[in-house]
Amino acid sequence: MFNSRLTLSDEKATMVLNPVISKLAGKLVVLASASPRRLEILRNVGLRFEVVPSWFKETLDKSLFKAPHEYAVETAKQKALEVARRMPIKHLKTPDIVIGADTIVTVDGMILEKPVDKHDAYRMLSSLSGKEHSVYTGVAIVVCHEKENEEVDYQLIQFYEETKVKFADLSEDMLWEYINSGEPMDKAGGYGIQALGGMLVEYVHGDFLNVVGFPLNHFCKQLSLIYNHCTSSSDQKSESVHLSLNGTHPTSVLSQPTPNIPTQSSHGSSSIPKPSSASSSQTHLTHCSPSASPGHKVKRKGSDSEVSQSSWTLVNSLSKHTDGREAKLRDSENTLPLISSSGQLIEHDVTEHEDSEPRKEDLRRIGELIDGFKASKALFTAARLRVFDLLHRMPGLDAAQVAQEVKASVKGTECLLEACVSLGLLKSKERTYENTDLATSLLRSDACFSLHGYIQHCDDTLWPLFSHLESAVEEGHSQREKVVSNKPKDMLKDAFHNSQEAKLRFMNAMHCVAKVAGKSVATAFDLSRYKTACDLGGCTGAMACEFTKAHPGMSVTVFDLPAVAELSERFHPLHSNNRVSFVAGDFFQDELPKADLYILARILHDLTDEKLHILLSKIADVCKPGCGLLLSEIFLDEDRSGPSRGLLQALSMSEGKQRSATEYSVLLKSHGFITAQIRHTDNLLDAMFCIKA
Ligand SMILES: C[S@@+](CC[C@H](N)C(=O)[O-])C[C@H]1O[C@@H](n2cnc3c(N)ncnc32)[C@H](O)[C@@H]1O
Repeated sequence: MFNSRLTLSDEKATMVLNPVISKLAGKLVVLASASPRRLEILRNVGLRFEVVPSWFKETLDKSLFKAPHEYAVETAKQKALEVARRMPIKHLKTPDIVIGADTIVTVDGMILEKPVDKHDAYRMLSSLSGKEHSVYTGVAIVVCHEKENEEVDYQLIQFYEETKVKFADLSEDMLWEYINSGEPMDKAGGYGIQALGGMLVEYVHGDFLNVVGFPLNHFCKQLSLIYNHCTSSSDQKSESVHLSLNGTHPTSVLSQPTPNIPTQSSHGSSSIPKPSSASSSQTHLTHCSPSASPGHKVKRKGSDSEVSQSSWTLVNSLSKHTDGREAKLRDSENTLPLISSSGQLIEHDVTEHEDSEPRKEDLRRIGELIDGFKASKALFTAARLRVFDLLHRMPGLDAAQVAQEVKASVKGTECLLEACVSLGLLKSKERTYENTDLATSLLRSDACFSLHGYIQHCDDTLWPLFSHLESAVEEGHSQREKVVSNKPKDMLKDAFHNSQEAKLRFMNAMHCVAKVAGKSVATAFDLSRYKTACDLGGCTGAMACEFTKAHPGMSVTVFDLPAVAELSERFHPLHSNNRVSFVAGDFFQDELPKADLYILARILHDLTDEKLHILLSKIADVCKPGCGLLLSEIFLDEDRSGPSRGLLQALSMSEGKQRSATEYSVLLKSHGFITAQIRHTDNLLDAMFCIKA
């Protein structure tokens, strides 16, 4: 979560190896790809970056491209540009650099991408058997410069790398065994050279990492060209073409002093250099630089004002075809600037977001975000003063009467009550107040589905943590030690190092959420075959109770730390149930109770991968084949763009991390648990049901 700025994990070592990487320190570097292999390659060299998978649909018409690498480069470019364009609008931040990449495999004139199913994988792999093929990765680096007037200059550097790979003759058995391993499915050409697929390969000519998914060496050279004032790229066998938006001349004038995009001698030609078939690792480079003619203005669609052309100068030789066709490279969802075959700007409505009158819904949204903290604190204060309890008992009080009851000033109370009305928490009639339905069902402290305890926890613990958010982001760790008197490291345990009152408050917070979300989780799957369950870290037993209600034949053992188990009695009257029992223990150290279904609700997100593996392997050890594992967490969207609830929670976590359903699935699979079903419940927690293989 704190990885969004590029820093060096081992600054010294990395600087020695690649001085250019240090130039990126402090910059917001974004990888427009979710490929775990690309992530790993870049992380391994010490880069820290944010991953924002592109929404660009990879549906470009391959027949429009003269050579396969053009297709890969164009796809990489569109991926990177889509993210560069979306981030300032959707994420409200402008990246410094966006990296897009696309890997394809070509054999016998065919482009092979990722197989859609096993038969497709078979088709691909059998076409590769016994032959040499090429792997191309197209890479696009979009460098964004935010100018003083908040316009953004975009510079595009794109290149590709080719590696030749020869497969051994593959027997049918071998092919199917490999396909049935599941490995081919998310990989270009249907194989992963870094894993089982490596066994199919006779030789590799060229950059191995290019086959894995990212040509690291070529990428570093490009970075060095951008940031290190290199004047020559004579080692590049490519011909560089510069086109300006108005189709006139290539430019050597940079509108921004940094980074230094080297300009090469330009031919103003649109011909595309053909890769030499003799070379196993071709490198081709196209640079662009902004502001072909500094005074040139482009009129924005739907507006009278003009913007400087340099704000969206894109130069792209590879999208321009020699036969005069216009490159049909625009995804229908994108409104990216495109260049016609004559070099004219075809469409340019991205700038509408830059200068025109702000849209009402944008202003409303920003207003809500800016005021969000005030609304939260008004709710917390009214809950703390027990305003909702009071108005439940005595509806129709005026501000002075409420003030007297809650022992507060009349003026302050009146402001608070009015604010609560505006937030839909209270209703007012002739200057008297009563609860809305929402307050009655969720905010009263004695309501069946009360969130009062959780609100208190937010006010006492999370609010102070968030007031240190800037330091947390700067330093890369939670500021928990600043807001609790002792200095515990473990978020799960720190509440228990404090007073009994603090422990109970924490348990009450967990209890509230478990009661509200428990039924949705307990009824998400057919669990009728399971008679005994164990809720690991089950706290007050509220979730366990929901499971027994939903499954009449089931009994549940709640396993939690002794300090929690001993206090859980306090909550028993609320969920008294003789099918729920408590066992005290530490799930990292003690033997786990036997059961045929294990429940892990809101446990794994708080654990680092290392601790998570320790816990999962302990569970796997006691699980027989067919045993169930029910995981309940907030599942992040696969592209990590939401839900905000999960991502905002991550900002105050001390260790652990929020994960997507797929990430959890992969972790569980490594311990033999196969994901059977996933439910996004529309309640506070999602759920995943796995079975021990
Ligand atoms: C975030 S709460 C979740 C509670 C409950 N599962 C729910 O969803 O409502 C985490 C729980 O894990 C328990 N816990 C933390 N570390 C533990 C450990 N090492 N062994 C057993 N329980 C632990 C805590 O006491 C706490 O009750």
